[in-house]
Amino acid sequence: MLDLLPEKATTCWLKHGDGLVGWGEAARHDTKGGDRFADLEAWWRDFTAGLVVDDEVRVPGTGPVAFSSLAFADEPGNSSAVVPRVIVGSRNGVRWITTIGDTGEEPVTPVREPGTVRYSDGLLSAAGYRTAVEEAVRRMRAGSDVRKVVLAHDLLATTSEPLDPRFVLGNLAARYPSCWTFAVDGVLGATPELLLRRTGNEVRSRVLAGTSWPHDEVSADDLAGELLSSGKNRAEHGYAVDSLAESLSGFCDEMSVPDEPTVLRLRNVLHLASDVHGRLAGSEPASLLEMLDAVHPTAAVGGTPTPEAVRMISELEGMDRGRYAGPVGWLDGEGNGEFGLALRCAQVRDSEDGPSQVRLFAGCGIVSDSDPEQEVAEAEAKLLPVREALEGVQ
Ligand SMILES: C=C(O[C@@H]1C=C(C(=O)O)C=C[C@H]1O)C(=O)O
Repeated sequence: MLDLLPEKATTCWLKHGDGLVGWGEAARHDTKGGDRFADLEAWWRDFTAGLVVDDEVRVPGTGPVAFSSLAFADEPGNSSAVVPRVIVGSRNGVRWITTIGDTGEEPVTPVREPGTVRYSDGLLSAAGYRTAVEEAVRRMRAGSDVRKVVLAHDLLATTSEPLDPRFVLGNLAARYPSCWTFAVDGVLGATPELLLRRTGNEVRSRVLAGTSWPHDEVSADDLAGELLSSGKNRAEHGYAVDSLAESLSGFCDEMSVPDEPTVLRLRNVLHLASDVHGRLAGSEPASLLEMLDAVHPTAAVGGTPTPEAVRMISELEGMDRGRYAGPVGWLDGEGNGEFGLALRCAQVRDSEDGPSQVRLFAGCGIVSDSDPEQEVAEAEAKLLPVREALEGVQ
């Protein structure tokens, strides 16, 4: 789909070919800090209240849509929402185009390749990451209150030619069709983890935690079996599900949380997965941004207990995560929307011509019996989707 759209079609949310692609900027809002969710909410209400909307399709994602990417942390980090001038949507065989104001014409140009890709250490190298994991394990074994902490590191990629995001997005969508391929305000990736989807008064989440990856020619079935019976991975998963379910339950009058996780198989990794479903309570249920504010960060990207884990992350990583591991997605004027966690992703530094610089991130949940070497290998496996998409691996 992307290669049939203009070069400026760099805003998207796609899974199995369905979703939204946008370009141009009819409006944007930048914010930061602990009130970023509430601030975006107030701006979006205000913005949509002033619009005259002619919507003939009326399904989630028609009418005005804001794409948003929020910082992981309260401090530092910038968050933003962008309303494209043109949005092409597709949902269960229904297709539509939404335009806001004067749209102009964007020529469709062929997708450009990024040339050769060179890698260098980011702010936290793989060796530094290993040290951070060792320290987290040491503290947990010495009786820290933190029972799980998600630590990450970054990697810099430099492309010899200016990066055409459609190249990376097209590759990610083709190779990871069961993930949500996203691009919002320079952050792009393919995430397997749905933080929250709101459709009317239904809310859903796909919680992931507990990971294995192909190695030593072990079959995919054996890897899945090992993952399901691994006490360490089940514990990591349990913390993530509990944190989401606890913070979401206050908004729901009905909720279903599976007793047992299933295994989500991707080409680079396998994850323990739990699909949580809830029905929102009351005649005027909470907004999606309000719920996101309450659930973020779950123990899939933060840890348990949350405040202590978040403090440990900033101490041991010592880098700004930016929007990595923050919520990313879209919302419409009726309150529907989908937000994933910005994982398997990269932040692109814009360049008109010449090399582009891209910052990739990956992290892992650490518990007291984590093996630092294994966690480094797991993070490398999680970096593969974006690396291979930059390199054009088919
Ligand atoms: C933190 C990441 O992934 C998260 C951590 C996981 C784990 O530790 O097993 C699994 C899926 C995600 O919830 C990442 O991809 O960077």
